[in-house]
Formats: sequence, C-alpha cells, structure tokens
Amino acid sequence: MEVRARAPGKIILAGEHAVVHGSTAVAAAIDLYTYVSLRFPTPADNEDALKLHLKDLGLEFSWPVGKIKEVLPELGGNVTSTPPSCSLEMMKAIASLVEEQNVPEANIGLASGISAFLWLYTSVHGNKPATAVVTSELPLGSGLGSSAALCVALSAALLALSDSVKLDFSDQGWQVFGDSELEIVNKWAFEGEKIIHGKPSGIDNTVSTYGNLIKFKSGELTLLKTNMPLKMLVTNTKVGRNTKALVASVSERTLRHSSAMTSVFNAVDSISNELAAIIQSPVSDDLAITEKEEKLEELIEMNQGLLQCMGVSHASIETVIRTTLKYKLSTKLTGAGGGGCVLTLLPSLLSGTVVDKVIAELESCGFQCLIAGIGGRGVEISFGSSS
Ligand SMILES: Nc1ncnc2c1ncn2[C@@H]1O[C@H](COP(=O)(O)OP(=O)(O)O)[C@@H](O)[C@H]1O
Ligand SMILES: C[C@@](O)(CCOP(=O)(O)O)CC(=O)O
Ligand SMILES: [Mg+2]
Repeated sequence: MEVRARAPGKIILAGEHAVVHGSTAVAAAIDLYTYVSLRFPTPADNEDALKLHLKDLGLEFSWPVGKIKEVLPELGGNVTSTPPSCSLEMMKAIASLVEEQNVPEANIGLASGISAFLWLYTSVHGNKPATAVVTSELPLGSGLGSSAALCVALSAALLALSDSVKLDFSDQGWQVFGDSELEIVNKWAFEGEKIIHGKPSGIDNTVSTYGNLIKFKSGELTLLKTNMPLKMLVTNTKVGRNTKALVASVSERTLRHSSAMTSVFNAVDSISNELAAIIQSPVSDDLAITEKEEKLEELIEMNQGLLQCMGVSHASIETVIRTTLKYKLSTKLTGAGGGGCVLTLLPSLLSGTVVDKVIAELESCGFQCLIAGIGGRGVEISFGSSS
C-alpha cells in the first residue's frame, strides 16, 4: 500500500513573529508543494528498516526496526486527536538516531526535519518498516514554510495509512480529507513544527493544511474571502537562515524590552486586522482597487518597519526594499526574515514591462524571483502510483 500526500508552502502577508506572541497575522497558501510518499513493504520485500529518502537532495537514511525499538520502545499506534508533545528525553533519543546517520555538514539544518520525521512516524506507526520519499518545490529555510509543508504532508500520509482514517482507496486523483481528519493532521503537524521551530505559532501548518487565505490569532483561524487580484512578487535573497534561531532572538528581545515590544506586537495586530479588512471588502471598480492597493502598500511598509524593530531584517532584505522602491513598489520580508524571501505587492495596473524590469534588476543582484499563485489548495492525498 502506498500513499502520496502534498502540502503547500505559504506567504505571510502581515504579522510574522508577532503572531508567536499572540498578535493577528494574515497568510496565504502558495502553489508550491512538498510531496511525501509512504509505502509499507510487503512480506516478499523482506525489508526490516525505516527508510527516509530526501530525493531532491540525493540523501537516504535508514534505521533498522530493531534499533528503533531499542531507542524508542514506547512509541506507536497513537492517532489521537490530541497528539502528545515530544518530551526532552524523547528528543534526546531521537537526536541519537539522527546523529548516527552522519548527516553531511553542508546539510546539517536537515537534522531537525529528520527528527520531526522520526517523531511523527514512530508516534503513529511505531517501529513498523516503511519507506518515505520526500520531494519539494519549495526552497528550504527561506520563509516559504517548507518545514510546515513537510510536517503537514508527512502527517497526512501517516494518518492516511493508519487504521483510524477511512478513505476511498480506489480514487486515484488528489483527495481532500474531511474536516475532522484535517484537524488531526494539523495538530500532528504542529507537533512536528515544534521540533523544527522550537516555539511555532501554528500559522504555517494551519495554512498548509487548510489552504486559502487566512487570518490567524492564538491558534484560531478565520478563512478570508477576497475578490482583489493580490499579485505578489516573491524574491528569494538566497541568504540562508534558521527560523528557530530568529524566533528565539525575538523572544529574547521581548524579555529585554517587554513594554516596547508589547507595543510593537500590538501595532502589528492592528496592521494585520486592517489588511484583512481591506482585502475582504468588496471592490467595485479599478479606482477602488487602486485605493485599496495604496493602503495595502502603506501597511506593508509599516509592517516591515516593525519587523526591523524586532531585529529580523537583513542587509539583503534592505537591498530588495531599496530596489523595488525605485519603481514605487512596497516590500516586506515574509516568514522569519534574517534573509530568506521577501514580498513585493504588484499593483493590478502595473505594466508588464515594469514588472520585467524590476525582476531583471533584482536578479542582477543575485536574487531569485517568482510570482506564486496565492490562496490555493491545502493538503491533499492520493493513492495513485508515485511519479
Ligand atoms: N523537504 C524537506 N526535507 C527535509 N527537511 C526539510 C524539508 N523541508 C523542510 N525541512 C526542514 O525544515 C527546515 C527549514 O525550516 P525553517 O527554518 O522553518 O524554514 P522554512 O519553513 O521557511 O523553509 C530545514 O532545515 C529542514 O530541517
Ligand atoms: C516567524 C514565524 O511567524 C513564521 C516562520 O515562517 P518560516 O518558517 O520562516 O517559513 C514563526 C511562526 O509563526 O511560527
Ligand atoms: Mg518553517
């Protein structure tokens, strides 16, 4: 039996970091996915290992089931609607399983993703042998939510092959889970994100699970409906960074300057709510769209200023901001910052020639641009054969 799951990445239009501290944020799914295929061997395969193949990276990891049983004896068969959190002791045991795989130094950031895989897999399926293959269209560690997409796709595949979820195996196309399964997938993915991020808000796994455009605050999501075009240019500065470290640095700043940071987070909350209200209000004509886009641009600039206050901007991000400003375009970082990806709003009346010029200038600086479709599908599964 083999299942494939795919889960989208995301952009955060407003509110990253502040959302970890209880503020509202607005995020949208993008049409770039992480795919996980999961297969249990048949007795004829004579396989006795849990294997993880990170296909695009050309890396394969394998743990004999006996070893997993020895290190993690109590795990398995646990598909409850309130998944357990990974204890410190368990985290150490999982780290020892990852360490023995000698992850190449150049890919050491993957260790947390591999740990999340081991925790989620063994929590649901114990020490049953299996092969998981992961591929992704998302750049890893760039603010587009690859960690959440991995955890959501993985949780979906694990739950699809567990006894507690009833699905139509005969359907070969992409299928969506029912509401109660989506809720479980989201909760399990959040536990995986905790291993990768330390203290995630849950916005990334939620938008990857449910897709669409969402407003999120303290674990609660609201689906947003819009008839605005909302075209965003995503620029990857290609400066590597790590969400866990950036989230921790904002928390440390909050401990040092509690009152000032509370004001910053409150301001972000207002920005996110205003942005959500603008994109939701009905649009009647071009003039109305232009007026709204001008307001959104101002909010984007204000949010970026506050992210700078939090200490998560970066010289490369400032270069993109300066470059796009020459074309009167507004830009903010998206995700954890410190490098990674930034967003530029492309107003609906902006000519294609200008867009081409901006992209050419950004790419001449060594950045990589893409225009992602936003607000699309959430997690889906398929019982067809893998490609
Ligand atoms: N396809 C993948 N395969 C293995 N690990 C992954 C994959 N996608 C994400 N990860 C894990 O997530 C980490 C990146 O997450 P993070 O720093 O939160 O950035 P982002 O979520 O913005 O991409 C990677 O270093 C790795 O540990
Ligand atoms: C900084 C934060 O708001 C978003 C992180 O997104 P990403 O992992 O950089 O894609 C953290 C969170 O909300 O969990
Ligand atoms: Mg992440």
